[in-house]
Amino acid sequence: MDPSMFLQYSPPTGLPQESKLATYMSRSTSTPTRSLNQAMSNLSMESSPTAIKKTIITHPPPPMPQPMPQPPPMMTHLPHPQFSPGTPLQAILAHAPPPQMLIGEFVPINYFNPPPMPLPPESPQSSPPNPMVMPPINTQVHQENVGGTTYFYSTNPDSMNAPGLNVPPLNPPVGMVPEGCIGVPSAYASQMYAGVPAHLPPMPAQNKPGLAATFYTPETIRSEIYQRNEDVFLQPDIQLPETVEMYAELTPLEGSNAHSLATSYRATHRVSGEHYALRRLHACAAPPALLNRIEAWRNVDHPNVVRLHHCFTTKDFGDHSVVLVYDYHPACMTLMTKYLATGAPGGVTDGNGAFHDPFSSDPDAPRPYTHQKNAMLRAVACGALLPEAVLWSLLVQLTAGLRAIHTAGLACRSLDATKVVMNGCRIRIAWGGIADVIHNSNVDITQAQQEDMTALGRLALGMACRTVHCDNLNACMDLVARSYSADLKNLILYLLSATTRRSVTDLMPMIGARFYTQVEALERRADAFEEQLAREIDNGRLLRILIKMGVVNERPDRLNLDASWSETGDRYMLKLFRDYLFHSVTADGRPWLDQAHLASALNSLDGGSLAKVELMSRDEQSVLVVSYSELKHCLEAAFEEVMQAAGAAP
Ligand SMILES: Nc1ncnc2c1ncn2[C@@H]1O[C@H](COP(=O)(O)OP(=O)(O)OP(=O)(O)O)[C@@H](O)[C@H]1O
Repeated sequence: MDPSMFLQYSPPTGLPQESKLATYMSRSTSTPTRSLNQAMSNLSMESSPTAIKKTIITHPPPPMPQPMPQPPPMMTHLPHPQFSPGTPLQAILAHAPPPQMLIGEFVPINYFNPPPMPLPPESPQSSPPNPMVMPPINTQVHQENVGGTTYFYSTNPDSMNAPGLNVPPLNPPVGMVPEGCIGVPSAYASQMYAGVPAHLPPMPAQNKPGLAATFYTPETIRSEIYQRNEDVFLQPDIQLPETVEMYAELTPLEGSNAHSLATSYRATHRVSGEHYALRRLHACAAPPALLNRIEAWRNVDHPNVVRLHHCFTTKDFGDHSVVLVYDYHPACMTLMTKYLATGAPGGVTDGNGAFHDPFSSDPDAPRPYTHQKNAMLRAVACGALLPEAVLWSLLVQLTAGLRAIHTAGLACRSLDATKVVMNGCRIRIAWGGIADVIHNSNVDITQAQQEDMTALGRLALGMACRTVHCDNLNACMDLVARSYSADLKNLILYLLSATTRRSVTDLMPMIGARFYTQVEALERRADAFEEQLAREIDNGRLLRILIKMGVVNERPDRLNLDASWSETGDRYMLKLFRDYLFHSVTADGRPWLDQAHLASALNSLDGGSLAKVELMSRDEQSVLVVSYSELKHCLEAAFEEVMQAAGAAP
């Protein structure tokens, strides 16, 4: 570049009057004394040099002993050879230029490194802590006029080597590198999108949604989670008692058909605010032996069993009710609703959408063919039967839950499609312990466990045939034999063979390698969720930065009694950066929107990158060339000021 194009730095009064940049370069009256005092009190020899910066000054040597980099030949420098890192602050101030030349008054870029201030509780969380502390940056400012536009450069040849500028140290502190890892940890690790891990399968080309969409959670996961959230916003039923013991906001659970025996509710705990599923047993006397059994159920803590918390009796419903309190799992569906009820998704439906159960004994049930076998074949042909992998997944999870219950010396005694719930891919045995409360007589647990095995066999058979009418065992087994593997058929036969003594542990060899398939599927799902979690952490980090910018940019109030606060000093630069981020236009004046650019710029800001960005004033008269690292300091300092003002006594 032609050196003659560089102009000597002149005081800010040399700027065009209309340029807002003038306020940025000169803000002696607007700089709050508090900030200056605070800065001074926090200065140390390592962090103070900017306090005495002059225009176009090479500031005191960098804290790390290393050769001083040579400034570019065309730049004018006023070095301070007499200052060394050990020079006391007073000595530096004694040599400081006249007050009007203090660059701290003109250029607050990296004026000082604000000490970590504890945020008031209501403040948004700041960025995740950097692994290294951001030191002050020695700043030199140049201005350059190109074709009538004045460019202001904050150049700093030392800064690339300044410690803590997110540049990984050559010799990282012991313990920073995880054992077994070779290489240096990136200081940007907490500021950059890591990308999709290689172990996740690549997205099919035809489904590629464009780069912007890859920053956000895919629709499949999002809708699953939103569905659960929606469930939480169900409105409580005003007909019900306002509170029942420690629970309020009782909401009848979807699908609970009012009947005289039991009702299910979702309720909110009055102290913790957490949701629970309540099962009320109407007009039920609490048996004396109840507490022992309930205590045993409370100890059953398994991912495939809905956890029972406690049980109480109440007259709040106008009768003597027993209420059992369980974990609440949002957006649950029973197996009955999901796979077997009329209109269940994937069911065999006629032109009107009615579900055809080929085994239904209901004479009025719609039958496409007179012969039941034909109906069965039609069910197969329609693809109404569940894939075998789904059945094995159900069986693996159900046997796992049942195993936990039986090992605890308990029995379900109510295992059927209405008492198994699922959300996502997870199956859970629901309402455990209800049978113990209702049938309070002493039962033979061994016998009850055998009945559980038979119930599991009937449930498996019903799911395989997509019917609740399994009375015609031969026809059902025929369908299973036609449609599924011999292993599945044998497992169902084993479960239903009431003459032999069966145990859940005996099922394991029959499940065999399908167990590994189930584990593999779960691990893949966990991988996908972890990857989404990592993305959302990044998005949360960028949201915090956006919040800070939103709080600082163009505040209309008189912050610290300064009406022009948001238009001057650091804030002016942040305003220009906001314009650069969100209001860029193409050469022909159209808004230029590029989410990748936005994310990249925000990441650079969060990471305090040394990359430079050109910020143009709105009058297009001047361009400020500034590093993200400097912008980050401006943002932190300005946000800190707003926080202080917010916390100050009126
Ligand atoms: N722990 C739970 N968390 C959230 N929802 C649940 C839970 N347990 C069951 N549910 C849901 O509650 C609804 C009602 O369950 P419930 O067992 O009362 O069904 P039901 O068909 O009315 O049975 P019943 O006739 O025995 O009352 C179902 O949609 C079920 O998915």
